[in-house]
Amino acid sequence: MLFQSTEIHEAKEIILPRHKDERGSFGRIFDRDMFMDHGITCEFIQFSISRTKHAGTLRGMHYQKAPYAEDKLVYCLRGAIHDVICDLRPESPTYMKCQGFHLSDQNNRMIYIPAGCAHGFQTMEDNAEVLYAMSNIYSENHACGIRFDDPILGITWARPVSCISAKDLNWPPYAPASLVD
Ligand SMILES: Cc1cn([C@H]2C[C@H](O)[C@@H](COP(=O)(O)OP(=O)(O)O[C@H]3O[C@@H](C)C(=O)[C@@H](O)[C@H]3O)O2)c(=O)[nH]c1=O
Repeated sequence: MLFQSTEIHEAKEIILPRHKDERGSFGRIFDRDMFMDHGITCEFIQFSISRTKHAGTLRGMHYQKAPYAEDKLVYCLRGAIHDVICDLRPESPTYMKCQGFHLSDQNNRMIYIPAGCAHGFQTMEDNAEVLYAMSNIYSENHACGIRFDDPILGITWARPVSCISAKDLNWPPYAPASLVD
């Protein structure tokens, strides 16, 4: 497992090993001790899968407010996605910075997203499947979001958005911490 730093403080792009033979392959996607050695000390308590029918669909940008803020691992099991994280931690040296990653069922990459960052993705192929691990329980009342095209984030998406939930279209404009207080 190779843990690479990203442009977002404490977020990691993790390159997963894959042992190949004539049958196919085997590869570890989580190793508690190696994660701890690289500063990922949270306990992952929920695992979820999303399946998305069509390429161009966008989910995000999502995060949960305290006390339900969650660390996440994101791994593309099938197809390909353009994955994006945005740092919403006012105390972070990379506050308000966003970064995109290409994740696919071929490139053996997983993203670690620290609590306090927003996350979203756009599918690049039909029938994409995404596996998550979360360090906190889902709390509908603490689930928050930012519009994928909020100008304050300035995210460049890979293609036009073909499908998005009403919830994701209705997130209010994001107010940075400096404007809220
Ligand atoms: C996220 C989540 C949703 N749900 C339910 C709520 C709802 O009825 C249904 C679909 O929820 P959503 O519309 O929020 O699903 P979705 O838009 O796919 O939400 C996901 O988006 C990506 C970008 C993330 O980062 C994830 O953490 C998660 O927020 O599933 C859970 O029961 N547990 C969960 O952890």
